[in-house]
Amino acid sequence: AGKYKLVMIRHGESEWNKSNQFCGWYDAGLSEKGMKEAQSASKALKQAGFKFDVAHTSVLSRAINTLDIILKEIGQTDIPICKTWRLNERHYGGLTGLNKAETAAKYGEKQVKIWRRSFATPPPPMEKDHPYYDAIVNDERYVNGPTKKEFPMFESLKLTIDRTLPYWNDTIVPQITEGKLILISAHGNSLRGIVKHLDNLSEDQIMALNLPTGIPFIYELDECLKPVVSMKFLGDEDTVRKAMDAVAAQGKAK
Ligand SMILES: Cc1ccc(S(=O)(=O)Nc2cc3c(c(O)c2O)C(=O)c2ccccc2C3=O)cc1
Repeated sequence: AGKYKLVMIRHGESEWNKSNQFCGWYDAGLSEKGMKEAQSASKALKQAGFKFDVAHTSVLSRAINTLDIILKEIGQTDIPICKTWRLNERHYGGLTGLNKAETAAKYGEKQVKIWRRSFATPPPPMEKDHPYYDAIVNDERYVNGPTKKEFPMFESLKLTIDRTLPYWNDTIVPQITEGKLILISAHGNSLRGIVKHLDNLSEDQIMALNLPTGIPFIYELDECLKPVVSMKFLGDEDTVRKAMDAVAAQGKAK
C-alpha cells in the first residue's frame, strides 16, 4: 500500500456531451444522466469511507456540481473546495459548440483525423465573433486567473497539460505530502495531464486513454509520489469491470 492516497473523478455527462458538441470552456450543466453518475459515485465513495481534507475542482459547473453532489452524499460539505481554471476542460477554440457533423462539414474529415491523433496541434482559435466568445472571456469566474495574456482562445492537449501541471506541482503535491486526503473533480483532459504525469505515460498512451465519466479512481503513491496503485476504479463490480475493460480496450485501439 502507498504512503499517500488520492481520489479523482471525471465529471458526469454534460448537456453538451449528450448532444455530442465540443464543450471545452462553455459552462454546460450536467445532464440528468450526469447527475445520476455523480450520485452513484457518491455511494461508492461513501462505501469506501474516505474522510477528505480538501477538494480541488475547475471553475466549470459540471465539475463543481459533480463535487457538490458527492460531498453532500458523504456528509463532508464542510471541507475547503479550491476552484481553479487550471483544472478546466481543454479549450476547443472555434470548435466550441460544434457537433461531429458540423465539424466534419466545416473542416473536412482529413483535418478531423489530424486533430484527433495529435498531441500538439491546436484547433482553430475562438474568434471575437464566436457565439460564446463574450460569455467565456468576460465571465467573472475568471477574475482570479488566467490573466489576459494567459487566457486561451484554443488549446492542444499539450497546452492543456502544460497549464494543469503547475497547479498539480505547486498546490496539490504540497497538500499530499502534508498528509492531506484529496478529492479532485475535473475533466477528461485536465485529468489526463495528472495521470500522464503520475504514470509517466507517452503522448500516444495518454491520447489513447479516455477516462470514464462519473467513476472515481484511486492512486496510491509512495514517499516519492510514484504510483504503487494506479487508476483503481471504485464502484460496484459491474461498474468497475466496465470501466477497466473500456480503458484497456482504448489502449489497444489503433
Ligand atoms: C463533437 C465531436 C466531434 C467529432 C467527434 S469524432 O467522432 O470525429 N471523434 C473525435 C474528434 C475529435 C477529437 C476526438 O478526441 C475525437 O474522438 C479531438 O480530440 C479533437 C481535438 C481537437 C480538435 C478536434 C478534435 C476532434 O475533431 C466526436 C465528437
